[in-house]
Amino acid sequence: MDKSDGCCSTHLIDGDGNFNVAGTDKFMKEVKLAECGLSYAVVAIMGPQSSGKSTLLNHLFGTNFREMDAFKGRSQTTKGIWMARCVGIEPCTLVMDLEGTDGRERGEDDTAFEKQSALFALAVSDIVLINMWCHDIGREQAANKPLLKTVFQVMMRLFSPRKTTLLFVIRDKTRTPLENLEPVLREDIQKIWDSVPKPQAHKETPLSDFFNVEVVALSSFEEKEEHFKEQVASLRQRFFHSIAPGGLAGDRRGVVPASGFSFSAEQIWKVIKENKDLDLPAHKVMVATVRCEEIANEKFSSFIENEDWSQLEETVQSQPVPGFGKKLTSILNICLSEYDSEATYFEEGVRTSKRKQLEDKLLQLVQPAYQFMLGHIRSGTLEKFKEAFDSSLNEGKGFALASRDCTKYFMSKFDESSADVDIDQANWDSSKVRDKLRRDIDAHIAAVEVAKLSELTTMYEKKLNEALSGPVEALLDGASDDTWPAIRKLLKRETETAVIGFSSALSGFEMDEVTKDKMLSRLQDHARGIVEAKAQVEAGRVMTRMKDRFSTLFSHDSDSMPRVWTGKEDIRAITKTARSASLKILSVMAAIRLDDTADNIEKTLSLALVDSRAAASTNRGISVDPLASSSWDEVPSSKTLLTPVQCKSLWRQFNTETEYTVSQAIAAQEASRRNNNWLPPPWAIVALAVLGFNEFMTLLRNPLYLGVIFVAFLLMKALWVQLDVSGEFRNGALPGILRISTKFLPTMMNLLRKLAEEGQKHANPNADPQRNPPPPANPNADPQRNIPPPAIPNADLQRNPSPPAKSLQSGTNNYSDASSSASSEVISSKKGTEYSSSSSKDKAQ
Ligand SMILES: Nc1nc2c(ncn2[C@@H]2O[C@H](COP(=O)(O)OP(=O)(O)OP(=O)(O)O)[C@@H](O)[C@H]2O)c(=O)[nH]1
Repeated sequence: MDKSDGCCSTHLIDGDGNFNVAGTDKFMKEVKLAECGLSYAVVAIMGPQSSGKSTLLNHLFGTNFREMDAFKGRSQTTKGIWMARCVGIEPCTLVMDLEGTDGRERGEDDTAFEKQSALFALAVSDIVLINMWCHDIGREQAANKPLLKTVFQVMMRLFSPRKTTLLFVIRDKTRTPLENLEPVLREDIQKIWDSVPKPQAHKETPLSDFFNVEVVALSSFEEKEEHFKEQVASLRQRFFHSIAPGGLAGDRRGVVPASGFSFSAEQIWKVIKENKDLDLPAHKVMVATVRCEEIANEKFSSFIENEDWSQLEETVQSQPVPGFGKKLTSILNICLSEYDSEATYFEEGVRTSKRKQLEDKLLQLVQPAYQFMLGHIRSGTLEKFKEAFDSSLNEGKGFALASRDCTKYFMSKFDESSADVDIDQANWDSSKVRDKLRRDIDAHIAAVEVAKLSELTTMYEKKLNEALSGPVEALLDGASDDTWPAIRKLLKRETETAVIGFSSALSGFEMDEVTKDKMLSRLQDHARGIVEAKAQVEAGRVMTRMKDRFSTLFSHDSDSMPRVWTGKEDIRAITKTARSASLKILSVMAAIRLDDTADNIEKTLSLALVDSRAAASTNRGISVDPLASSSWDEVPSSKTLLTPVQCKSLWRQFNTETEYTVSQAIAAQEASRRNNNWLPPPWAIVALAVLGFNEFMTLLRNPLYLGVIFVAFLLMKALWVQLDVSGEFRNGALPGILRISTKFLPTMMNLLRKLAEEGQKHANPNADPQRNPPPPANPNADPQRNIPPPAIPNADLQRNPSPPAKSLQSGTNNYSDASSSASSEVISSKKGTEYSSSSSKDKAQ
């Protein structure tokens, strides 16, 4: 049943003892109690049924509790507990109208609700009004006695109860002055207190420790309404600022903050209903715990939905946010300060611990953003470091100095930036990210150092390559006694130059001496390696070089003029000289001699290959081949380019391949000799002169014979030249006869045809001598002009033995392929011969 007409009241607990949670929450919102903090008071009224409680409250606090209609008789109007806000009283004061005691409706034995509601009122209220009839004072069977007993008994069930003000309101006061009534009433109260069984801890506890007892008397509302109203108005004044020190309210130790009142009342009622003892301090902690947690959760949720935070979180995932630390600190501060202001009145321990929990949750939530931010700073710093480091190096700063300076500068930059990211609420550790950055920077420096050192090394190696390759090749090409000393000198000079340059370039790296020495020694080794590799390559071409040198020396005289084999030359001596010179190449190429140590390779080779007969004789017929070995004495295998066995084999091949040239020279020389001896012997000339005297005289007497003979000579000479008789017989008599016999007829025919053409031209009388000048005399008819010009050397092997030499030069580059060069030489030589003969034919024509 709704007893209140006013909007600001609620049925807190119904007659069946059910707590109206929804109605209470609604009421709390309507009266805006949550905003009151601790500045509110709760008043409750107890008393017998129909004792005018509602009437008093409505007049005292301006509430609208339903009152019983006086004309309908005394019956229960208030069931359960009602609550309303007092009108016009500051601070906010809530008043509870309790169901009347000793009501007929519940029966005499049903005092459970009475006790429960009394306990509830004592636990929740600051001031409890005990409504009682004046005439009950001093009476043994007074209606309020069981009520007071109940109040005192239940009070014992509260652990550490706060001191409550019991305001006894004496209704329908008589003419007896209050001064006289009050002592009697207090005596009654004391008696009841004394009679109440108490726990051991409170056996001696006086009533005043639990209650402030106040007494007020009011005239009858029904009989002296005006007086009643005046007295009520006066009483109302006592409720203003009731919570101030010295005010009507009792001590405020147990008060729960206004925002927790609803929950606190519900929990207290729940405990009371379960008939458990009510530990108010524990309850207060419990309420604080629940409420602070609610507030914390609420603040956490609102933080997640906070627009500033959402924007910050989203942005930081893709890019750094300037002023991140300050922004986040501010958003967190707002959230935490909201919590503080709402939870401020709750138990401090609980409040603080819940705040800590909220803070931890918030920090956990925002930590990834912090990590993102640190990540941006780390990667940004690393990139800037790389740029600055590169430009420092490009400016020519020493590597070690540049890396030191840049590292120091950018690590301090990181420290600055990470300090900006820090938030006030947390002492997050950025050292791991810092360490990672340091590792990345060190790795970059190491990588650049390796690259730069490799670049430098490559550069100096290339320089050495350029400085050594060509000259070494040239020196080896002119193999002589001075070759290796010259190479050693060159190597020393170029290596020293490179080492000095490399060493000064390395000084910027500030590396330890051992490493530096290692690098320099590697460069020196590289230089030696270049020479050794070059020597290896040149050793592979030793056969070509030997043959070149041989043919150069063999085919040219001391003035480098091509040799003409006239028959006077000592081919044996020339061959020996040329072979000795070639052997020199072999001995120079046989081993790498970069260390100035003497060896006897040349001696061994010369003994074994050139002076082999002399050696054999000195060994008294015992054939000991000094070249039957795979290594040289005093020369390590690593420095051996050509083993003795290889040298021997090469020499054999060389001899074979040059033999042809020598035999060609000998043949040419013999041919030359033969050509020079075409005159008959002197005795034959004398015999011819004696026997042919008559014929000679006949010719002198008849000059016509002389003309015939002259013409016959000319014809013979022309045939001689045309048929190249001397050339054809160069290769022997039989091949010469065969070739001349095949060429004879065509040559004759050609000769006769030309003569016929000449005859025709002379026979034509219309011919204009100016326009058709007589053809020049047939050059073939002039034996002087039919001599093949010496400018075509291939025409005559006597005059030019160079084609075979050329074929040797154009031989293979490797001694292993030398045999093929020999065959090509033969072909080339033959071609040269053919060319010269055809060339001389053309000339003759
Ligand atoms: N004698 C006397 N009667 C009063 C006084 N005040 C109110 N009444 C009458 O008492 C009756 C009950 O009044 P309520 O104010 O409804 O009493 P209550 O104590 O609230 O009643 P329940 O809520 O049912 O316990 C009404 O008829 C009132 O007119 C008073 O001061 N003296």
